[in-house]
Amino acid sequence: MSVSKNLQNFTQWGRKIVAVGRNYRDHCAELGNPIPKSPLLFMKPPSSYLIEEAGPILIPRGCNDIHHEVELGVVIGSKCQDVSEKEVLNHVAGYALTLDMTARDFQNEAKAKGNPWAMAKCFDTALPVSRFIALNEIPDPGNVELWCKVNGEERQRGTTSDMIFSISHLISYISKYFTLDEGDLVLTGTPAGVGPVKEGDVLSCGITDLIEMNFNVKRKL
Ligand SMILES: O=C([O-])CC(=O)C(=O)O
Ligand SMILES: [Mg+2]
Repeated sequence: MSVSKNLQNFTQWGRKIVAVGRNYRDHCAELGNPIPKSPLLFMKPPSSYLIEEAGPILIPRGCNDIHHEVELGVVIGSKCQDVSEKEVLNHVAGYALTLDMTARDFQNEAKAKGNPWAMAKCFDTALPVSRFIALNEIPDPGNVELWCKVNGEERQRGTTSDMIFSISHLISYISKYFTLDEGDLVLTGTPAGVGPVKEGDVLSCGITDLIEMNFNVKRKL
C-alpha cells in the first residue's frame, strides 16, 4: 500500500498502541505463564513512545525490576474493522523495532491481585521505538530475527516465525473487537530472554541485517 500523510512520523500521530502478550512459547515458559488460547491484549499509550534521539529510558519511581522485551511492531496503514486474515497485509503500512519495557515487579504485584497492568506497561519511556521501516525492507514479516543486548551481552535472540499467533491472525482478531486506525501500532510480543536493566546500562536491540538502536538507562528522579 502507499504510505500517506507522512506515516514515517507515526509516533507523533498520538494514535493507539495495542500490545500482544505471551505470543512466544519460550517466553511463556520462562515466566511460568500458560500458553494462551487466544491473543492476550493490553494497551500502551502514545505518551510512552521514546525515540533514540530523545534521551534515556527512565526507570519509573519505585520500580526495582524493569525488563527489556524486544518486539516487532506493525504500523497500521488504513482502518481495520472486521478484517479477514487474508486482507490484513493490505492494511499494513510498515514496521518498527520496539522495546516493550515492563516494570516486572509492578506487573507481578498486579497479576497477584488480579489488577490491570497499566503501571507496569504505560509509564513514560516504556516504548522505545525505531524509525519507520518500509514494507520493502521486511519482505517476510513472518521470518524476522530480533535480538537484544545489555552492555553488549546478548540477552534475547528470536524469530517471528516462532510466534504462536501470526501477524495476520493478530490483526484480524483485534479488528473483530475494536477498530484499528491509520497510524496505530501493534506490538507482537517478545521471545524468551527477557530480563532486568539497571541505571547506567546500555540497552541495544536490532533486527538482523536491517536496523539497530541503543538507549541509555537512567532512574527517574
Ligand atoms: O509482560 C509480558 O510478559 C507479556 C508481554 O508483553 C509479552 O509477552 O510480550
Ligand atoms: Mg511484551
